[in-house]
Amino acid sequence: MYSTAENRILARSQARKNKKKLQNGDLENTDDTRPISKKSRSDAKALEEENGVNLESQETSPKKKKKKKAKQELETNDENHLPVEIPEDEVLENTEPENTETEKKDEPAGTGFTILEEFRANKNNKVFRVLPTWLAKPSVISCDLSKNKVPISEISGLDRFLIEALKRNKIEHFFPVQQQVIPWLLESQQQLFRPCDMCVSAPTGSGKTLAFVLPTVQALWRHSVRQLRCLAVLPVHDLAVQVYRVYSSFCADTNLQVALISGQASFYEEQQLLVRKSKTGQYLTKPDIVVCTPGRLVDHLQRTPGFSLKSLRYLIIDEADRIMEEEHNDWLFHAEKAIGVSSGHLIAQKLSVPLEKSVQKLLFSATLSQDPEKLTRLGLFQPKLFTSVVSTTDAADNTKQSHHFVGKFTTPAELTEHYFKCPPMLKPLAVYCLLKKFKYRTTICFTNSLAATHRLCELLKQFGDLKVAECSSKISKGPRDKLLKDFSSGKIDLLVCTDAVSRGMDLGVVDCVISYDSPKYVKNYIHRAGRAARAGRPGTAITILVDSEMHGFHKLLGMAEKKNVTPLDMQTDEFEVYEEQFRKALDGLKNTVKEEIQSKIVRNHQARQKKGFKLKSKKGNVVSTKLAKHRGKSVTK
Ligand SMILES: Nc1ncnc2c1ncn2[C@@H]1O[C@H](COP(=O)(O)OP(=O)(O)OP(=O)(O)O)[C@@H](O)[C@H]1O
Repeated sequence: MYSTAENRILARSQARKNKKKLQNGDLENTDDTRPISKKSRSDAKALEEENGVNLESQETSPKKKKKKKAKQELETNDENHLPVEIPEDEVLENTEPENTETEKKDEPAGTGFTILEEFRANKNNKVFRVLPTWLAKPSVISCDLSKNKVPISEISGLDRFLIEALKRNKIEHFFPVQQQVIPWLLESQQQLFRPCDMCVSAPTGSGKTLAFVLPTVQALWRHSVRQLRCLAVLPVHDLAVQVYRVYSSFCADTNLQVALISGQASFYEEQQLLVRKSKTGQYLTKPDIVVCTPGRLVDHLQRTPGFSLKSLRYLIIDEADRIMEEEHNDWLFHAEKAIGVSSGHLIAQKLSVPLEKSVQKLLFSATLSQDPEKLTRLGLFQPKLFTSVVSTTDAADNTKQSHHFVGKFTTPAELTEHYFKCPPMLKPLAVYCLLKKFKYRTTICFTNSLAATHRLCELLKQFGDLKVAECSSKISKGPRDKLLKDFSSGKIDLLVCTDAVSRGMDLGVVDCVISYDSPKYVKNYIHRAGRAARAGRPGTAITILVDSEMHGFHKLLGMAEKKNVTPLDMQTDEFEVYEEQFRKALDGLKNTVKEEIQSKIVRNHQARQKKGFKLKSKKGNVVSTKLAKHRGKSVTK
């Protein structure tokens, strides 16, 4: 057996011999009957199979007949002294460079074999996903809020009361997303047929909330009937509260009613907000607009009599990608069932029948999923996409490349982004040094866990000159609301938190966002960083990285196609001045942790005692918890 390389050499030398013979005018020897050693025959055959090139003639096959004909033509060509090109190297060794022109010209007519078909190595072309047209060709929104503002008077179609409300809220200009989305929505309300659904992907803090609040309030106000016509769904309570406040503010001069159902109030209280009974015993809807979390919505759809979505006109899904990632009791299925999408709407969709009651879905996010499958699940009707790009060049590219979704992960143009490499032991000191060096007044510091949040907060408190607080899902709704309010009003310098408050929260002026632990996903990074540089104000995002995190972080940035994250101008030598303070703070933390462990032990002990007390038998025998554990429930008999 010969190796492939040897086969090639043998075949090549055979070809060369043939060439020489041809040059000597020995065309006859190029015939199939020419003496070829047994070995080279078998080698050539192997090569033939390998390359798909026929080196020997087989008279019986139709291929051979064709080849014979070609050979006859070859001979005729030779007789007529026509040059015949036989790029043998190309045929035998496809990895070699192509023959030069001169070589081809010098080649004599005829060789011992006929080329049936030129062999070309197929390059494996990269396969791109073909995006649906609406995703591939979006309307582009600028990320630069400070340069692209237009006075509110320039957007026509908004009612007087809304202009007044804007002025009351000190809003004089519209941001790019508002300039595009508000007129589009206002216009879609005028249409006779079912309006198209809308997806908006614009940077954090770019004013997406107002972009849907203003047109929906105007539409509901113009056709005033007390029915639930607008439903805004948000992933968590904190965000629902935020949107509820914006709706309430812009409905203040109207008779429109807004309700919040996010689990803050008791279920019964929320039911009272949603429905009332008429004198005839019929259920009547109380609010025109409901702001809710998905889980609570499903609860009310299932357990609140008279709560109906039959009159709904707008279904707003804010932070849409997050809502779609989490199933939330299959909320969309329940909502669509309550709306009654399955029958009437599909017919309307097919026949384009004017349908007053059709529901327009409006999706908003800073990191909207470009996964068509996920978006298909929403059953969007002829959707229109508005997305942001960093530069106009990106926008131009986007029109050319239909596989490339440019607006996926953009950050505000006013955001300055850095990373800082630091040994793990010095990370807390790095946070302190950052605040001191750059004199940030309001800072949010994100960690990856509840434990890290608590420890870091306690340690930084020990420095003594910072107003530090921690915020996580461990803190209940009431105190958390107060905490966030205090931070927004500047009563707290540094808020150490988990990703529970990374998305959508508008916490006033935030100078800097520090990622104490490297974010796990690119979306986390975008949302964390987006707590700063909101509404066109400047802000900074700094990610602290230990050596082992560097690669992962840069990979993350690569996924977001972010090239503007630079190393921070700070050295670990600068920490020296704070070393003594740091040592004391660490000692202080040790004591705090000891105290916490002690109090936890006491609490657990008390809880166990309480439990033991409850395990009193019917006969009045008190059984110790330890004993109870051993015996299980049967101890009480
Ligand atoms: N035209 C405007 N002029 C001035 N401030 C504005 C304007 N529009 C919105 N804002 C303010 O900008 C801030 C951010 O707005 P909003 O919360 O709607 O951003 P967002 O795009 O939803 O951000 P995120 O994606 O993080 O949720 C809010 O404080 C809001 O009051």
